[in-house]
Amino acid sequence: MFPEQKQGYTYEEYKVTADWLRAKTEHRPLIAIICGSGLGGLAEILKDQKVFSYSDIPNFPQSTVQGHAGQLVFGTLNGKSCVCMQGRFHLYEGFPIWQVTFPIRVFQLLGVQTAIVTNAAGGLNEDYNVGDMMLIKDHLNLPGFAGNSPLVGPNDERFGPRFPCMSDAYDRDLRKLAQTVARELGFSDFLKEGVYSVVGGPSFETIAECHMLKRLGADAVGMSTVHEVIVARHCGMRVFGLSLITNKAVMDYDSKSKANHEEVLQTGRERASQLKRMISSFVERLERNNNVC
Ligand SMILES: O=P(O)(O)O[C@H]1O[C@H](CO)[C@@H](O)[C@H]1O
Ligand SMILES: Nc1nc2[nH]cnc2c(=O)[nH]1
Repeated sequence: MFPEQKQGYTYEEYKVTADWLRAKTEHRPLIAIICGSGLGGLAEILKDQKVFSYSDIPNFPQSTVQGHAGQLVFGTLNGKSCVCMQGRFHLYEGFPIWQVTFPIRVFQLLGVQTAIVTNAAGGLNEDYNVGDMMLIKDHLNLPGFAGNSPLVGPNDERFGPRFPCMSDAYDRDLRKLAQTVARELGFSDFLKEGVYSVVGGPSFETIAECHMLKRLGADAVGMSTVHEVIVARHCGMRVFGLSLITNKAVMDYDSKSKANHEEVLQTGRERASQLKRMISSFVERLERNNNVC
């Protein structure tokens, strides 16, 4: 007989982690920021920081990818209490999908109401340039089509309904706010809005796959975000998604370009200060709206 395999976390396990964090910090975050590859510097915008290494937090998975530090940073941003994940988890690291999304439900138990989810992504839309920021207006969940959804398995109604709606996953008001903020900062020239497609990775896409994704309606492609967003929406959080276009997807058989993680990290470094200004001003302008921060 095989030993019984763990299929997910229990409500009590999420609670153990949330209670542990609550006991170790006075911060009571209403906003969570998830940093994409090479975008961990975003945490630097938080004041009065309390930092936890993932390895010290009960039940927390460990980051394994370069550009994902593996720290949970609590702090305030313009007086608003936030928690920032410097490092997320991806399917290709070998985590089951319920582990990839573990922190989101912990944040919900901590009282988080708004999730700001960032990522590095390859641009499929030919109008996109390296360094563009893309407001995510919708997603294509390729692993989900194959049955790999974080909500597979028994549904815990304490978090949300069996069949959550996803047609409004990326909050329209938050996207409008981001457009206003970008205009004020003079960022409109490199601000786009589009559809993010998640794939399993870790190999980057073939040329044929890039064409397929583009035909399906994707403007950018990556290996994250969507699983977190589904869990965040399931448990009632408002979601704002932002992709940094770190590289252009290779669409042409004559091209000599090759996608690589170093270019992804380098673009993150080059756009770090604009991203910090964008997220900082965005959070500053977030209004309490129906009690949602
Ligand atoms: O989505 P994030 O975590 O930003 O990272 C993106 O960058 C990595 C590839 O360079 C992949 O992990 C892809 O998903
Ligand atoms: N799948 C995928 N993920 C990325 N992350 C950053 N760039 C890319 C890309 O081109 N493809």
